[in-house]
Amino acid sequence: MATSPLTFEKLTAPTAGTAIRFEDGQPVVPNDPIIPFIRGDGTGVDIWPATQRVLDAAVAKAYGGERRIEWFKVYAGDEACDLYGTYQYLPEDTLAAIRAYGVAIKGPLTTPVGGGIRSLNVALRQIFDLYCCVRPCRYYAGTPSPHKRPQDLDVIVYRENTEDIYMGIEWEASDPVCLELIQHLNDTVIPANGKLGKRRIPEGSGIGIKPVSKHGTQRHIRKAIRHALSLQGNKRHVTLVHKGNIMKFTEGAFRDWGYELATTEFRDVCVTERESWILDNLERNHSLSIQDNARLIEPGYDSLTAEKKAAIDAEVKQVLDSIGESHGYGKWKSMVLVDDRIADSIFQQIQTRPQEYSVLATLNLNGDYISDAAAAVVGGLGMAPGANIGDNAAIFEATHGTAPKHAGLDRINPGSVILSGVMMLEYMGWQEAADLITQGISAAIAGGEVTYDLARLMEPPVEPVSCSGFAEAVVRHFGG
Ligand SMILES: NC(=O)C1=CN([C@@H]2O[C@H](COP(=O)(O)OP(=O)(O)OC[C@H]3O[C@@H](n4cnc5c(N)ncnc54)[C@H](OP(=O)(O)O)[C@@H]3O)[C@@H](O)[C@H]2O)C=CC1
Ligand SMILES: O=C(O)CCC(=O)C(=O)O
Ligand SMILES: [Mg+2]
Repeated sequence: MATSPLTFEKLTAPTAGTAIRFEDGQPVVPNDPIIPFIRGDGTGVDIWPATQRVLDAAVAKAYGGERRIEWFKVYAGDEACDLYGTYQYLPEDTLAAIRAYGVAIKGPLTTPVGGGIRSLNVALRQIFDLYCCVRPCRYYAGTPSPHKRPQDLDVIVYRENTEDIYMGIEWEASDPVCLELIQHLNDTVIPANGKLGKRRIPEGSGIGIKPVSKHGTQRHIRKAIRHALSLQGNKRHVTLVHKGNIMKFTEGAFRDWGYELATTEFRDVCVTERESWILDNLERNHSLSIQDNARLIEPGYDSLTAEKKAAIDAEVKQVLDSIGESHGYGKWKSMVLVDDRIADSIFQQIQTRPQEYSVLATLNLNGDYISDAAAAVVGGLGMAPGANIGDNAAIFEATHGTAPKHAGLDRINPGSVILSGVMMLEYMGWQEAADLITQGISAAIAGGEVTYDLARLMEPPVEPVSCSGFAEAVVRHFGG
C-alpha cells in the first residue's frame, strides 16, 4: 500500500513504498519501507553508493522481491547548501522526511572546529531525541589489528546522545554573557557553597555547562539493560562507565541512577557486582557470618572505623534479606550483572581484559572517546558502525567522520556504513538480509579483499581493493 505523498519544498516524496510507524517505541516495518538517506560530506560520496549497492543486493537475495527498500534521497551538509542555498545545511525538508518515515541512514557530515556551524550530526540526534547512540565493536576474522587478540573484544558502547556536552551550552571567553556569568559565579555562587573554598574561575575562561539528568540517564541505561537481557552467558553484563570520582553530581550521579534503575525496575533480572560477591561468598561457605562476608567484599575492612564497618555489615544483611532467596543459590549467575568502572580505567581494561566486558553504558563525551578507541582494537574506524535510537525514530551512521583527505578517490572503507546498514536491517527485523551482509563482509576480509586501511596492516601486505570494489566483494560473498 502506497502512503499518501507528503509535500516538500524541493523534494518529491516517493510514490511507492510505505512509512515505518512506531508503537511503544518499537518500529512497525512494512515490506516496502521508505527510508530517507543522507549521502554525507567528504567520503560520503564514495561510501553511500557502495552501501546502497550492498543493502539492495542483500534484501533482493534474502526476500526475492517480497521485500524492498524504497530509498528517499534527502539533503544535509554541503550537498544541502548546493540545492537549498548558502548556510542551508539542514533544510526543513530533510527533517520533515525523517519525521514522516521514522528510520533513516546517513553518511558523515562535516563540523568545523571552533567557530562556524554547530554539528549537524548532533543536531539530528537532538531534534529527533535519539537518546541512545549504540556502537558495537566486534572483530571480523582476518581483519588486521594492532592487538594480539582482537577477537577477545566484543563490546557494545551505549553512549548517551542528548545531554552532557551534546547540550552544547557554552560561551566564548570574550562573550559579555560569559564575563557576566563568571562574575556571578565568582562573587555569589561559589562563595555560597561552603565546599568550594576560595576557588575562582580564572578571568578569560570560556564556560561550558554539563547537564546530566536522572530522566536522561535512566532512559538510556534502561535500553542498555534491555539489550544485555537479549544476550547470552557472561555477555549479560552492563558496565556503567563514568568519571564520578571527579564529577560527582554528573558522572557520579549517572552511576548512582544506573544502579538505582537496575535494583528497582530490573530487580528481578539484575544483580550488581557487589551483590554477586555477597551471594557468592555465602554459596561458597553456608555458615559465613555477616561480618566475615563484609570482610571479604571490602578490602581493609578490619582497619575501618566502627561506623564504616557497621555500614558494610548492614549492606551485606540488606542484600541477603532482600534478594538472598530470589537471587541466591547461583540464580544470580544467569542474570544481568551490573557493575561500574571509572572511565580512564576502562580504556586500559578494553585492551588488557577485553573478554570481561559486554555493554558499556556511558555518558556522551566518554562514549565518543571509547567508541573510537574500541574500534581501533578491532581494525579501525572503517569497521565501526553505529545507530542513534529514540522512541519515535532511529538514524543509522558510522562512528567515523568525513575523512576528507580520502574523499572522491573511491578508496575509503565503506565497511562501517555498510555495517550500520546491517544494524538498521536488524532493527527492522530483516535478519536474513543482515546475515547475508555480515557473511559477505567476513568472507571478503578473510579472503584479503580489503580497502587500503586494512590492506596496509595485513601481513604479508595485500593489494587494496577500492571502496566500490569492496562492496562488490561483499555481494559476491553473500552466503559465506
Ligand atoms: N557522525 C559524523 O558524521 C561524524 C563527523 N565527524 C566530522 O568529520 C570531520 C573529519 O573528522 P576527523 O577528525 O578527520 O575524523 P574522521 O573519522 O573523519 O577521520 C579520521 C581518520 O580516520 C580514518 N578513517 C575514518 N573513516 C574511515 C573509513 N571509513 N575507512 C578507513 N579509515 C577511516 C582515516 O585515517 P587514515 O587517513 O590514517 O587512513 C581518517 O583520516 C570533522 O568535521 C568531524 O567533525 C567526525 C565524527 C563523526
Ligand atoms: O558531529 C561531529 O562532527 C562529530 C561527532 C562525533 O564525533 C561522533 O558522533 O562520534
Ligand atoms: Mg566521535
